[in-house]
Amino acid sequence: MIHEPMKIPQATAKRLPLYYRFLKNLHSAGKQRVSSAELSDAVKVDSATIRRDFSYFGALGKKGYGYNVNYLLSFFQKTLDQDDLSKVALIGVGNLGTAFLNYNFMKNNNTKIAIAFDVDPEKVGKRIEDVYVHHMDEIEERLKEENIAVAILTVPAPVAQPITDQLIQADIRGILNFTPARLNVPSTVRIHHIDLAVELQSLIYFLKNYTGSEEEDSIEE
Ligand SMILES: NC(=O)c1ccc[n+]([C@@H]2O[C@H](COP(=O)([O-])OP(=O)(O)OC[C@H]3O[C@@H](n4cnc5c(N)ncnc54)[C@H](O)[C@@H]3O)[C@@H](O)[C@H]2O)c1
Repeated sequence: MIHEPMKIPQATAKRLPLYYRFLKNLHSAGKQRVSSAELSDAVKVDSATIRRDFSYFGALGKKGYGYNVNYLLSFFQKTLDQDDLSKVALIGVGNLGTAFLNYNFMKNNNTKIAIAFDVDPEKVGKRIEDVYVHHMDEIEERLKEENIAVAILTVPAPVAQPITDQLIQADIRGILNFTPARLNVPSTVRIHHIDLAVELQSLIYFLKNYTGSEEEDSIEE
């Protein structure tokens, strides 16, 4: 989670986890410094963008030296709240939801699906990868009890809006929406849509219309 007081552009904020993951790998490999060209090559973001991004958080690379890995890492740890485990709820334990439960987010960062919800009696009351599946009737009570503010939505599109309304009642602040539904939420709630069909279409569009190594993908705003 990004701390409120520091205002950095949204496109930069979205790239932070990407930088963070790569820097953690460098740190584990015992590297002390990294150049923007090396970073650029690894995360596939052009080096001018990297330099601009890093300037927002006061990391000014020195010519011929690059960036100090430890400094950047501790900055990212603080900024992304990586010291705290970010607990997330999963709504809809179907094909996609089950895949997310089986995927161990902890490998890359401290985000963890802590609780799941469904309405299917076959799924409610079961545990998948240690995560208990509760009935939707309990959602408001459970989310408040566990102090969970982020939800991943993997339910059929037609029920996405009513479930979103329930999530808002439960004081959710962020939703990662995998359904194709476009959701109405108050301005206090942030939604990130991940629509694989749209991403694929846009990739194909870029392949058809641009040549060479055009920068950017879904990470850029
Ligand atoms: N499967 C994929 O590869 C994929 C890819 C991209 C997007 N999506 C989207 O993700 C969503 C889920 O896809 P899926 O393939 O996992 O579907 P699915 O049918 O396998 O799973 C949906 C789950 O939601 C549960 N559900 C239904 N109504 C509910 C309600 N009111 N409250 C709580 N849970 C409820 C169902 O019981 C089921 O477990 C869909 O909107 C789909 O379009 C899926």
